[in-house]
Amino acid sequence: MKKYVMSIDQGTTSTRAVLIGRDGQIAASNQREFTQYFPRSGWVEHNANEIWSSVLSVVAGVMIENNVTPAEIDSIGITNQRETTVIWDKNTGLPIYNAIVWQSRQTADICSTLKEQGHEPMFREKTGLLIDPYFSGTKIKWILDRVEGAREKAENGELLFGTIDSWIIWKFTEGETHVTDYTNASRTLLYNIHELKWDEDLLSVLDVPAALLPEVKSSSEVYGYTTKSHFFGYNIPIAGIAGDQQAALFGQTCFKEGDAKNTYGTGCFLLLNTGEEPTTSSNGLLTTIAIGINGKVTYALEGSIFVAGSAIQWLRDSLEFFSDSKVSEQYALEIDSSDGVYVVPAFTGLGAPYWDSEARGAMFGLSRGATKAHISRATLEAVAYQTKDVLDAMQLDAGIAIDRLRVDGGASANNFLMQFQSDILQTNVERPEILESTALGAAYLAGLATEFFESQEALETLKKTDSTFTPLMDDKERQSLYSGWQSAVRATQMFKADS
Ligand SMILES: Nc1ncnc2c1ncn2[C@@H]1O[C@H](COP(=O)(O)OP(=O)(O)O)[C@@H](O)[C@H]1O
Ligand SMILES: O=P(O)(O)OC[C@H](O)CO
Repeated sequence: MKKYVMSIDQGTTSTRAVLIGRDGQIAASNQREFTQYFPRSGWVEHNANEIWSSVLSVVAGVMIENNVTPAEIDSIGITNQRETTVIWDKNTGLPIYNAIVWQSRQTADICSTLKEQGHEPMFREKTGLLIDPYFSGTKIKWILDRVEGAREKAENGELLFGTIDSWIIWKFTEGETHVTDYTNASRTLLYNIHELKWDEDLLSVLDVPAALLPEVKSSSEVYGYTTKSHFFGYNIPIAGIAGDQQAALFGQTCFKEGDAKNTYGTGCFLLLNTGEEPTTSSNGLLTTIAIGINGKVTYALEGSIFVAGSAIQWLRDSLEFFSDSKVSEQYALEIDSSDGVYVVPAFTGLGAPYWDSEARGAMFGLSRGATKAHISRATLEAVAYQTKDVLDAMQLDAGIAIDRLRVDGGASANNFLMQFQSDILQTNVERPEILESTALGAAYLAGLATEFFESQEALETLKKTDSTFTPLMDDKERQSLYSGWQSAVRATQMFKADS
């Protein structure tokens, strides 16, 4: 009777419900984009209620359009854009402010003050992160400081904080369950990744009352059940949670120390499994929790690139170069090189390894002959260069050579980008048949908890590599192109946003 696990992948630009069968293949999916709000330069917000309606819409859509009944669904795995912060009223169920998105820079001032006060080493040591508007902690403070009456309500235990996983589960269980998992907690700037607990020192510096926080659970267990009103009369177990990048690492079956993957979505996130001991970065990377299952936590090193596929969306929607992101590949292939044009898409600052929240995007090397093709190609190349910046840092930190890179995510469908990536890294790039590793990972996590899937090891046989891209570019050309990129980044960093 139970034929599928349903993955709900709540990403930055869209929400997907994906049905995955016992063979580990995608049986059906449904996707919906939702509104992005840009209230000021560098700010990005979502409407948390719109996110919730998008979840209900894709859940209904995938079942109705494919004649699947709730009785056929074994369990639900939730995976989500990480760090994005929602605070809602426990009694009314209403968010007290828009969801502040991970990319948003509105807490840059709070971060500068914390750094000036000398708090960064403590945050680094306890959380594996650094002080940057990217993470949830300063976003919580910002909302509590600015929304009238919020701090008092928070102190009285009337408000709840959650990353998107917590918000969706709270809604599905109609207020019964307020939880998150290790992977999401490790992105809040409030969670001690060594002692596995919310950290009182960090809460105190950021002025966050503990009453707001969800209970932190493993990534694979039954947390609660959907209520009948939200699931066509059925109580389905919600049995897996992971931040989308960690879910992709799991979905790519990067179970062993030294396994790495890069996901090309809105941003790019390169994660390297570093095993049971956390590795500290000296090169601008983050230490984070890769997964927590059966009482065992695995760590990862992460390089977070804020803008990747969203730069292609910018070409599509703001510059109106094409109406489908796919066409960027045709433009790139129309020419043999970008002729010295570089695009540095620092729209919301630069993430790893630069961590420059004041930088903004720039274009260099334009001549009168520059066309849409040059700008499109240079934008795709920028995604590959940013990945090289991160991979170089990772190899230095981990002291190992990464000799193959597994890729996934929407923009990894772009063959030009994948070939250029392989050329610039001089490394094989392996792309699986299913690019939605995130959805796959969350489904595996839920299905392992309910024994729908047999074992973690058995999952490896369900996964197939579709294409491998091998380096073709000569070394001199590679070095010269990359050194142009490094100059472009240096020049970009000299121009600061007026915050
Ligand atoms: N063929 C393509 N070439 C380049 N970029 C693409 C292509 N297809 C999708 N994208 C980009 O990938 C992103 C969507 O990927 P997805 O994995 O769904 O992202 P997210 O989970 O962050 O919403 C969009 O930013 C889109 O512009
Ligand atoms: O939703 P995505 O795929 O853009 O991923 C966003 C990341 O989780 C942000 O840390």
